[in-house]
Amino acid sequence: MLDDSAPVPHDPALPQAAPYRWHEHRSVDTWVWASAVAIAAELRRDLARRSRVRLLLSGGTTPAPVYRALSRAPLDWARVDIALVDERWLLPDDRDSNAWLVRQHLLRHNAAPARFEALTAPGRSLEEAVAFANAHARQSASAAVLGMGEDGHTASLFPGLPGLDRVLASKQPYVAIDATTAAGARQWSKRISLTPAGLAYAQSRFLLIQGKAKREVFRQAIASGEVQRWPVLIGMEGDVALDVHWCE
Ligand SMILES: O=C1O[C@H](COP(=O)(O)O)[C@@H](O)[C@H](O)[C@H]1O
Repeated sequence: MLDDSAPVPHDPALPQAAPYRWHEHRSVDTWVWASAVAIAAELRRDLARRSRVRLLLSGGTTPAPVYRALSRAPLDWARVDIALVDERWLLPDDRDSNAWLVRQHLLRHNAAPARFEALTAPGRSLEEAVAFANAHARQSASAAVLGMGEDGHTASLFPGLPGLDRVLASKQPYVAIDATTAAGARQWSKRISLTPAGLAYAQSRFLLIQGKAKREVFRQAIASGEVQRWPVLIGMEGDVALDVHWCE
């Protein structure tokens, strides 16, 4: 895989203090391949020193081409456990579920032997699904791949959610989310989400975003620093820098 992008440490238009690295790519193709190369590098590094490694992935629409590129990475995928950053309350075979996105775009080619932990399953209640997620979550992950909506949400942490302060302060890696009041959650108001406590298990963090609107949202989030208004800021909590890959 080639990485012919020219990452810059920070976008000059953005404040410099936050613990993130801004990688601006000249085309969608370079964004795709550079993001996939960077994630694969984290997995490769950990595979060299551990028997199994863990990867946390977001859903939505944006990361699909990156996951397709990543599926070609020459890694020992049989030793990779893949889990979700968040899930809509949908069964894994629903095309709108985040599990479906991962299965469809990543679990193929070289990555087919990876072990995937869907959060939902037929007959599993929401409480059981959260318990399942938490039972698996307290182990180090090589990388977490985050997305961001134009409302500033990441995972299923939407701005203005009732009880968001409790979720942000939760010691549980995953919680159930009622996003009925969040327009950005669209028809999928019932969800399961990683919390900042869960994200703390990730040794590297990526935020994959595209388009001028999301660039502006990220800029506003950084300028504001208010995590309740801009939950994407959880990506910058703790000691781990957030690698933001952006293209127009
Ligand atoms: O609902 C969700 O949205 C975000 C952002 O998705 P995108 O379609 O704007 O890329 C995603 O990161 C999250 O996993 C998903 O549940």
